Amino acid sequence: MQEKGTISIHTENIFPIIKKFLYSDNEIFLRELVSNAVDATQKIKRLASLGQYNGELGNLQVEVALDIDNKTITISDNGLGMTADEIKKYINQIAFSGATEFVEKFKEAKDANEIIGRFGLGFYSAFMVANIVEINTLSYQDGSEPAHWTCDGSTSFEINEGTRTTRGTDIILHINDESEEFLSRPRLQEILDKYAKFLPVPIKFGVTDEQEPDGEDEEGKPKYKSVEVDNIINDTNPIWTKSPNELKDEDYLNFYKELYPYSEDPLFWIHLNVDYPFNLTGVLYFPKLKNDYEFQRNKIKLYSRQVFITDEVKDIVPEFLMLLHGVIDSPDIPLNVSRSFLQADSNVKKINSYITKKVADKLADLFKADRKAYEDKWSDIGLFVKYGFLSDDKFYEKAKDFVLLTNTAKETFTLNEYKEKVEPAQTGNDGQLVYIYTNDPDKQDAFIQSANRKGYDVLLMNSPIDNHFVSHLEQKLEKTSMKRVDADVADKLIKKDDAPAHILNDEQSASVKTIFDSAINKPAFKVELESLSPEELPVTVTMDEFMRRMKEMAAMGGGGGMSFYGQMPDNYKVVVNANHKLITRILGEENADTQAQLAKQAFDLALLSQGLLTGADLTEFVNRSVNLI
Ligand SMILES: Nc1ncnc2c1ncn2[C@@H]1O[C@H](COP(=O)(O)OP(=O)(O)OP(=O)(O)O)[C@@H](O)[C@H]1O
Repeated sequence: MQEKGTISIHTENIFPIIKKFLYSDNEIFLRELVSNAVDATQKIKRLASLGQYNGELGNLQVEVALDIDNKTITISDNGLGMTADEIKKYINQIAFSGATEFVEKFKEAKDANEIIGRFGLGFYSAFMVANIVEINTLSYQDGSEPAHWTCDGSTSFEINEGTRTTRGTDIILHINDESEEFLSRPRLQEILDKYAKFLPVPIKFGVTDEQEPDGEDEEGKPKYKSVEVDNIINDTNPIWTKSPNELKDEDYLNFYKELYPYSEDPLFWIHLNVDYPFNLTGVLYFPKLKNDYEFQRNKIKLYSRQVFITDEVKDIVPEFLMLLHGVIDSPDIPLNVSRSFLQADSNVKKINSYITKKVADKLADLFKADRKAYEDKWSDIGLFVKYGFLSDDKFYEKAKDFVLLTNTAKETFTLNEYKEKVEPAQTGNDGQLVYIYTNDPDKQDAFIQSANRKGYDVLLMNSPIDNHFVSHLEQKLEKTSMKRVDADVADKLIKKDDAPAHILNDEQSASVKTIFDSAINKPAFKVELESLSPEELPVTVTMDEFMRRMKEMAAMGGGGGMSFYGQMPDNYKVVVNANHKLITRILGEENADTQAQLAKQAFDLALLSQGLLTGADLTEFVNRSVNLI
């Protein structure tokens, strides 16, 4: 048997093209060839189980061998092998269905994955790193002859009689000069660890030493000898392929450690397992969050039938769960197509909502089963829950029962519980329920204390996501508005009819306003007299809730009309408490200078309590205070 021929594709020199386009991630040649070997092994197993193959299966494993002297890498299997005809059919006619398409489309392809999977070029990725590729194979079929194929990367090949005496295939790569980096054990080990660590058939890569008991020494202590054993680089049965009831917590934790060796234990995990309408297995872990969120993204690894594909799972996993860790394995995700295609794929959409639902159900279970434990984890999971609550309506529907609000006394409530708690005291005479919150309890302490004195509760909304969370709550909750505690003086946060009587007459009020206006003398600060309780501060500086939020949105880059708010100067209201005795004293003061000094002092104290007094104003305040004492 000897035959020469031309690989049937519609362009002369396809390999230079493949090489050029695929160069950047050429390490995937090993993934492709090892996966082919695994497929061939699983096929012979299946044939045997179907009774279509009656020979010995033998020790089914794939071997990767490195020969540095001869500059070869060989991938061997004892799978089903190929006849010469099959080589012609499967190898020579490159992706016979897709060849024309390939030639037309290769220009658009952006990375190797895209080309290889789309056009069934797995085998040909070998030419990214080899200048000559040989196949030595013997088919399982009765009476088959061994076949040998070589190709030098041009479009011509040669088939002749092979030398293999046992069923299976060797793929021998003669590594080219530019790819000598792959003639290194550590490098190959690294690639195998990345792509082949959980393949379902044992992958042998060289040998390793193991200690074996070897009788006892003279003192009766056990002796060990070192023996050479196959270095099997993979775990053929990773936990996601098992059923959850076979597994203990320890198994999940060990697997987590295996994936992320230096991480703290995860908070909990979700075992995914579905086979209709799409096939998906996996384990997702909720990590303990560190502050560096960016660093923790892209921690979910995507597999297809236990072959590692990528750790970019955007689109498959909902955005708000991108901080989760773990593994997803699905043969139903189109792995090698462009991003826009992935977003439109109906399986991907279904998988996305399945994951959302599973996560929501798991959180609901945890909440119901052990509220205390759930609350303890809230500082870590709160971010996920709030993010999902904001970004995904389906998740919101479930999460509204287990999203927690925390107040300044560190008590936690569900949305319903909180409503019940504050409804009596915090409903205005307009029927609006007002939730009061702080985003900085230290800075806003004076306001919080005033609100508490009025019997109002103050929510803690001081995590980075809370800004959005607050506006979302307001949209979702009926007849409820959210006000930051410093949006107004406590007496005015909620519309009530219980304003204390005003003790100043019109003329006195006008002169108080004039004194403060000229003492402050800043256009951004508008003085208003209010009749507050005498225990409230004489002067309070507030910024309107609406205005503040608009400015915050503009600062975060909200487009359109937002930039208008961004350009507005900061506008503060200076509330002078007409009922405070200091104001009476200022009015009674004869010396205009002292009046101005006292007014300025009271105003500065208000600024100071909110951290708004800085620079020259602060220095002036300190100097004035020294003079006053
Ligand atoms: N080690 C092997 N043993 C038996 N048959 C093989 C082996 N390697 C390749 N083949 C045959 O050659 C065909 C082409 O392989 P190739 O890797 O190019 O594409 P594929 O595996 O079908 O698709 P993919 O692009 O997803 O890898 C395979 O479908 C298989 O029939």
